[in-house]
Amino acid sequence: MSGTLVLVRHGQSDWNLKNLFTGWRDPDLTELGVEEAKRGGKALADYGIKFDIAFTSSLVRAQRTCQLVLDAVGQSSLETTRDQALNERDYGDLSGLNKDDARKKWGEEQVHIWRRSYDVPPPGGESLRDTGARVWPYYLTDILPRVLSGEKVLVAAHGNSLRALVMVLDRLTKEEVLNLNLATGVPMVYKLKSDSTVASKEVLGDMSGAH
Ligand SMILES: O=C(O)[C@@H](CO)OP(=O)(O)O
Repeated sequence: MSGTLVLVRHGQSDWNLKNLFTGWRDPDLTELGVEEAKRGGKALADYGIKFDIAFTSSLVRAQRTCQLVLDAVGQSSLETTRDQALNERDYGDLSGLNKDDARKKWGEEQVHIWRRSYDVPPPGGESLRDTGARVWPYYLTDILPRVLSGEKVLVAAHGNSLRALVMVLDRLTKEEVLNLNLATGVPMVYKLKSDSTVASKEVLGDMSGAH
């Protein structure tokens, strides 16, 4: 058995609430988002984990979530690395548009393909594969070695940067990843084997409402 990797998607952001495509734009958490991050942190505190290092993106909604989780587990000053490799997928020309308006303009099916497919990028933006092309190398060089050395590692990031990681960890196909949605503030606790495959996965909360 090797170390532990905990993935948590940031709590609800102001633009999640307003139903806007966000990507690399940088809105803060809503009050509910703060509550969700605290709840995720409480679940991890109850689980009894103490982290060795935390990783987050260059965007404030993930950074605040990371800090709220660390506060909840009593590790407010833990070493935290921020890197834009963990940022949300770049939504390109869709950034700032309302998701329902986009469905009216381009159709439900097309918008779902842009949001959840593996390799179809939104106009001017990144597909999940493009997002993975920066998330996966960063995971291999900066995150995985820490886990394999037996450490407990927190990653607080975004819906699609984490979908790219979960796709690899859970060995999902391009078709299966279409239906993968991650809930805000719900920690996923992976224990990895020394060959870097998954020994166990526990979800500390309810993923069923994710969309
Ligand atoms: O707008 C975004 O950046 C993301 C995450 O909130 O949206 P979606 O769930 O549509 O990929």
